[in-house]
Amino acid sequence: MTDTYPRFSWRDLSWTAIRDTFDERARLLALLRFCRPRTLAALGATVVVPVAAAPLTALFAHDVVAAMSSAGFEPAALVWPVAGFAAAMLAKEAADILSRALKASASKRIDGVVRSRVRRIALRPDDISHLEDPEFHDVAVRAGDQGITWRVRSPGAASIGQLEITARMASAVAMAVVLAAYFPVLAVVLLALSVLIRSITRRQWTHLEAVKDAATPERRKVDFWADLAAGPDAAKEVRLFGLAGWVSERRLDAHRAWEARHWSTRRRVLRSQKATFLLSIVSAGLGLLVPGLAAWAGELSIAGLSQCLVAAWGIFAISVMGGESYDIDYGKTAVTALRRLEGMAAAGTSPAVTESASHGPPPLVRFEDVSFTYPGTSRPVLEQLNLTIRPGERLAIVGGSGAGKTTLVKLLSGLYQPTTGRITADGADLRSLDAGAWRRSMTALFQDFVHYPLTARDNITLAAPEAAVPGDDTLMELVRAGGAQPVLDRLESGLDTQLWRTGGDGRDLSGGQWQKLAAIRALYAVAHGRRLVVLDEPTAHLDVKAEARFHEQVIGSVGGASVVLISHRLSTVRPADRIVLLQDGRIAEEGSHDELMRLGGEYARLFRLQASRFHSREAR
Ligand SMILES: Nc1ncnc2c1ncn2[C@@H]1O[C@H](COP(=O)(O)OP(=O)(O)OP(=O)(O)O)[C@@H](O)[C@H]1O
Repeated sequence: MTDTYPRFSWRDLSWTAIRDTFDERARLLALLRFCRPRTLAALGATVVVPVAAAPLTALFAHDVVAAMSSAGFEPAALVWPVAGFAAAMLAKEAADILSRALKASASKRIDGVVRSRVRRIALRPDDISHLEDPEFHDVAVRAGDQGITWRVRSPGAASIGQLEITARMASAVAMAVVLAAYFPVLAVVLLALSVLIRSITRRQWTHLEAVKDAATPERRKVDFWADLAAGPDAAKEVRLFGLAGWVSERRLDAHRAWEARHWSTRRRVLRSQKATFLLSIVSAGLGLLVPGLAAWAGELSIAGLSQCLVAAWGIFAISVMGGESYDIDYGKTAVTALRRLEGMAAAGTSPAVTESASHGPPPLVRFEDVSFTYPGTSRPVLEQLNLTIRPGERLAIVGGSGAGKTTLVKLLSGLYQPTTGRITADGADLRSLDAGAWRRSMTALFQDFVHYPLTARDNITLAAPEAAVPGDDTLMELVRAGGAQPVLDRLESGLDTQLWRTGGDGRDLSGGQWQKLAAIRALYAVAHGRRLVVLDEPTAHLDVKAEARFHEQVIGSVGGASVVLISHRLSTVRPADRIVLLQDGRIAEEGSHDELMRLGGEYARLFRLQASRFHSREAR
């Protein structure tokens, strides 16, 4: 990105440049189709009235002066011209006032439609790799941008701004027609100069916006530090470690870094106003001098002079860069981003669905030579992994931090696709299965599961959104089976208690209570046909005894479903049918607890280590 703003170039007047600008502007206007027809019709009327009123004011100005300067001046002769002039002015003002509310409503409507498109695009792909792609993130943020500056920077504002500038341009052309009745060449020259001044000014300030856009990564750092300072997530650590001042300084530093280039470009633009200043003087001078000298020479009546001056002023008004220009230049970035986003989404659509997942017994799942590298990284997390999950099996996956356990589960859930190799369910490649049907055949309890700000009932039943919500008795049976009765007993309104984290009338649960509730969510999913249950560190917030009970109750309640259990605590996985030890993305050891202990390898070493720590804690 260059630090100097792009100067005017004759290439800007090339056919291609003009056509591109027209295309871009037409796309902005086309967004108006998202408005309700009634709003659009009223908006159209409030735009047309001022355009028609502008030349009328020039014509009535002529008639007023003509009546006053006629030889046998009669005050009555002023009535119609003055009434016409006043009516034109009044209609224009009334339309302006009315249009403000209509424009605000139309703009909000367009923004709503665009934002819901962005959301749909973000949710459309079956996997989630695009959400971790910084480019996708930046484009999505820009497409739904609501403004970080003094103006709203949104597609709706851009579209309305384009409507305003189109109306202003039409009004300037109408004024040029009025002036052309006396001075056709002057009318064309004034119109051309005014458009040129406007386009130079626009270009200078547009570049400022491009500078700001290029600094989006810096902006993200500002947001990060601001969230850290004011948000609840880091509140405990920031206070405990006494980091408040330090965090504020980091935020300020990030803000200065983000603003630095923007401010230097802004100063440069302000120092470079000579050309537009000169052109404005020439333009205003011509508009005054040409009709003035003609009147001086007796070639133009005083009424004609009035008409020409009003018309010239009307043309000149287009050279002033109003607020709508910022709306267009800021908001069109959002529209361009939306188009890019749609392009990226189209390029990344899933392959055609050819098969449906079976809803019968648990599937036989195989990882066949699966390797996986996260997008944007170079180090493979899983390498040439071969693993079978047998129907109805309790399979435990253990391994150190970063071994790839959660990644394996994400691949199993279809949230990412293997980089090489394949995963099959009953012989069918997961890629060829209907992702929705596959997910309806499995459920997962992740370590970072979402605490939905909903009722306890909703937090359980959203695991099977396709099913009708059962009565309280059925739900409470599941709650008891999963060992969450004590959690529900403490809630004033039982299943109907609102679980808001920061809301006014709800209450929050402890980490362990949330985990118990989430376990019921998994049982509810199993009760609605899920045949493969993934439990990714589900007991991290529970003590050892509660953890043992959790497994007894939850895993004991899933019936014939297959279970994949991830845990750091090896005592937890001991009863599993098979235990797989992951190391550096590969299976290092595999077997039942007894087999692995007999093997005397890494699993046995870790198990003894954890057991000895537990016993020494118990002895204290
Ligand atoms: N979204 C991501 N983008 C890039 N790398 C990632 C991403 N998620 C995880 N990783 C990396 O992949 C590796 C495996 O992570 P994973 O979460 O699968 O490990 P894990 O075995 O579940 O660890 P833990 O027991 O600590 O939860 C780690 O090195 C991690 O940094």
